[in-house]
Amino acid sequence: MNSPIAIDRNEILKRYKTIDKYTHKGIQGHALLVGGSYGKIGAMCLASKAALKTGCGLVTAFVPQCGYEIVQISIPEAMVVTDDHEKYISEIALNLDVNAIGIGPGMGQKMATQKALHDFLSNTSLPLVIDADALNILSHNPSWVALVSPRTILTPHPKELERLIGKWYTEEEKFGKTVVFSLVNQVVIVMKGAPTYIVDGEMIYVNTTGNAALATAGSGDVLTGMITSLLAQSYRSIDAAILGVYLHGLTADIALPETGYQSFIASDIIVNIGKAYLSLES
Ligand SMILES: NC(=O)C1=CN([C@@H]2O[C@H](COP(=O)(O)OP(=O)(O)OC[C@H]3O[C@@H](n4cnc5c(N)ncnc54)[C@H](O)[C@@H]3O)[C@@H](O)[C@H]2O)[C@@H](O)CC1
Ligand SMILES: Nc1ncnc2c1ncn2[C@@H]1O[C@H](COP(=O)(O)OP(=O)(O)O)[C@@H](O)[C@H]1O
Ligand SMILES: [Mg+2]
Repeated sequence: MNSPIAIDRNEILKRYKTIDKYTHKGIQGHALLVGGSYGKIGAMCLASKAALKTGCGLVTAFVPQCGYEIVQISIPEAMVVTDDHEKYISEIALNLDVNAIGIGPGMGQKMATQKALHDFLSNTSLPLVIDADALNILSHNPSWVALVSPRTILTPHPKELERLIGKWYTEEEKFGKTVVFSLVNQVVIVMKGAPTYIVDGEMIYVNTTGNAALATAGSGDVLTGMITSLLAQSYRSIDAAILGVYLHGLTADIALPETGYQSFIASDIIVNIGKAYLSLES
């Protein structure tokens, strides 16, 4: 295994793009977030708001009908399109011009949702982030991984990774299996944890930001929104993954003196994205 490259400020400044003075929302990128189910619409609110706060020009959330008012009221800046089903996603049918898609937060794994994911993957080649229940559905249906377009980003936490690649008994075996999965399927894998590693074939990166405050509900949903936003802003997959993970961790480092570990919640990540960006400019 190659020794990992540390994702530090220097690595970030090689990739970070400042905002063009003459940009506008029409060219700043349109991110689509797909997910949510009854009782887990909050995951989509977090991902959608995080996408907006990471800088894309437009965000649309695709949720089951029960999520319509929740998302519209909690994030007025986001647009909402609903599935035909009340409580879960049953068909991802939408006719929108978007630049990147993040799928999975709070989505559940109903059979109809599984079929919807299959049909969606068969029909999209847009830059994509696959997280949470969308990863779990792939683990249940391993042959569907072949439908995933090259350069797609997968963001498993350790349990999701295990469901995807199988059990490992040593760290070396874990990385070996993840590298093979990345090479065979041509995907970028964000191995979330403490620390987070990013695997792009044989290239392995290790993040240097973040702390235990991030061990809180929804922090991964926020990361999905952030990386999807960066993809929508035309960052390459590997750069979106690296920059997203770094900024996400940095928010917790910035907030910690005020919140402590215990009271930090996923919404505090979103609140501090601005300060994380500003620290790159100074
Ligand atoms: N407010 C909301 O609507 C929320 C919705 N969520 C959604 O709930 C669904 C289920 O996600 P979960 O991740 O909770 O369920 P999972 O069953 O995928 O994962 C939970 C289990 O994974 C293991 N695990 C997680 N992180 C680990 C780590 N760093 N090290 C070792 N083991 C670890 C633990 O054993 C834990 O019990 C997803 O769709 C997710 O997006 C969650 O993100 C929580 C917040
Ligand atoms: N102890 C920790 N130190 C640093 N980062 C952590 C720690 N615990 C969790 N994280 C980060 O928080 C996020 C958790 O993601 P995930 O488990 O998908 O949360 P959720 O599904 O609740 O949104 C990941 O980015 C992970 O790296
Ligand atoms: Mg998660």
